Amino acid sequence: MEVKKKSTPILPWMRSPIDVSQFEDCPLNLVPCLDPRLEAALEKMGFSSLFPVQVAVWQETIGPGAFERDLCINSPTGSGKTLAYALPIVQKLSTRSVKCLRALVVLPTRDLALQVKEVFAAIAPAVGLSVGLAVGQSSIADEIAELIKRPKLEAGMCYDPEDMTFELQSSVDILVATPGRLMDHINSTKGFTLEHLCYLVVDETDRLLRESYQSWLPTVLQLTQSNDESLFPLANSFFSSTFGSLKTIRRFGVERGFKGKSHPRLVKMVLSATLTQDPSKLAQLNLHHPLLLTTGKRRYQLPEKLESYKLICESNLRPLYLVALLQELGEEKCIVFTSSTESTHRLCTLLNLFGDLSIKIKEYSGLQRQSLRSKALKSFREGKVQVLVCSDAMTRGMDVEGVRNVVNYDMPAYIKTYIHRAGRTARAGQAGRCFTLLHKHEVKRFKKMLLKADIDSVPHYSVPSSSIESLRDTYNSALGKLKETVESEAYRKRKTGSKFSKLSKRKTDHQKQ
Ligand SMILES: Nc1ncnc2c1ncn2[C@@H]1O[C@H](COP(=O)(O)OP(=O)(O)OP(=O)(O)O)[C@@H](O)[C@H]1O
Repeated sequence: MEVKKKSTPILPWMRSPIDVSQFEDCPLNLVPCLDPRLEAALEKMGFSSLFPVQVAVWQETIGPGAFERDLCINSPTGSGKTLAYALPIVQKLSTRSVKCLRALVVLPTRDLALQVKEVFAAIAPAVGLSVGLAVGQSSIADEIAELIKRPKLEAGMCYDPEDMTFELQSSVDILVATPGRLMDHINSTKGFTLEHLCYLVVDETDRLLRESYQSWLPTVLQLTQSNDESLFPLANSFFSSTFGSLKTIRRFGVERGFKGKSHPRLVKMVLSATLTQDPSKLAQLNLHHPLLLTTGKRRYQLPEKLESYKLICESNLRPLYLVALLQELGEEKCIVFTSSTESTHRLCTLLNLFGDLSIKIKEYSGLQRQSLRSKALKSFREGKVQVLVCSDAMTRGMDVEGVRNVVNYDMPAYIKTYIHRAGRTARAGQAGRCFTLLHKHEVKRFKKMLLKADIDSVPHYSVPSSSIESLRDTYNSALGKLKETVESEAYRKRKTGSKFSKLSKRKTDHQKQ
């Protein structure tokens, strides 16, 4: 028999982590040094204690030796990682009197950034701190107006934005951003500077490290390094050749030094439920004596109260099995994952053609305009929609209250995808179920994939064959309607496409004249 090799992390510091599962929930009034204003804000959010990962991170960040090392946090989906970093950062910044950008949190998507901003916004104002968002939700001009304080002018004076004698200041202490919009501000927003940055959080690290997004990470790291030539002799030449005219390099000695050194150290916190162990990927973060906090001995850990099932479908009848399953789940909020934006759209259209399912179903995918996507998410959060059919745009980080079920309509290709998808339910210690629909020939592959998370087997879930039979006629007529709908959508697309190309041709002709 083949002996399964346990993967041991190559990096030495990853081999002796702090085990978060050794910690317990801690009632707020027993959390050492917690600012009473923050305690009150947390109570207002309905929280009465800190979760284990939050206690473990608090211990490493507050009190003596605080933030001496950069932190890498690998803990299951829904375990409360957002507050684990938000709370210590806000508490640490609460004593600052001058407003400038001190903490930057980077997330891969706009909806995720919005969600995290809400968490900061619930606690930061209690200690006089403000939080900004840079995600491209509004126009860049509106965003700049939110982030940068214009100088107060005396009556009758006119402000010239080109006049550099005016000191532009940050309006926010903490910024939550997506990489693209962050780079826009770095490159072109006057007064936007990272020179005072103390904390950098890279949430959903493995996803952010996978995509370089205009080299946002090396840019941020470069801009937050001290420009002391003796410490970084090559920094300035590298900097000017790589980043051209950018001027926001960190000023020498602006803040109190770190452990006797005259330049401040930027503290980094990186987090994921599936943190990478790849040394070359982690090297990009330039971590300072990193400390790993992880839950239990397994590399991948699913939420404690998650139940996983497999549902074997007859080939070609997968939609029928899904409908029968959704009918069984009734009004419970459910997320259905497919393998692509196209199949998300097709499946959602098909489900809505099924006639009277008495469940409201909407689509959420990268194919949609952001406004439509956000609208669907809002309706789902509010419970006006019970089923959200999603592409993997929803897989990571999204936290929607009351999601009791996740369905993998298409089997995920990777264990990490399975973990993040399944993790949209069973959050914050709640119970939840994840169903994976499989054809017979996929069962072996599914089993092999789950073994990577040390899951030996998952039970079968079956829907009564009578339910499948009773849906056949409706299914056939829905399929017919789907064909018509797809054709008319394609026709509309072609029509708008040709209108658009005619318009742009006219425009170019006009420009030529
Ligand atoms: N101390 C707490 N008490 C009660 N609920 C909490 C507490 N901390 C966080 N939560 C809730 O737990 C849920 C999950 O938190 P969060 O989104 O931070 O998880 P996560 O670990 O970042 O998950 P993911 O890996 O999926 O991004 C949220 O709904 C949040 O409001």
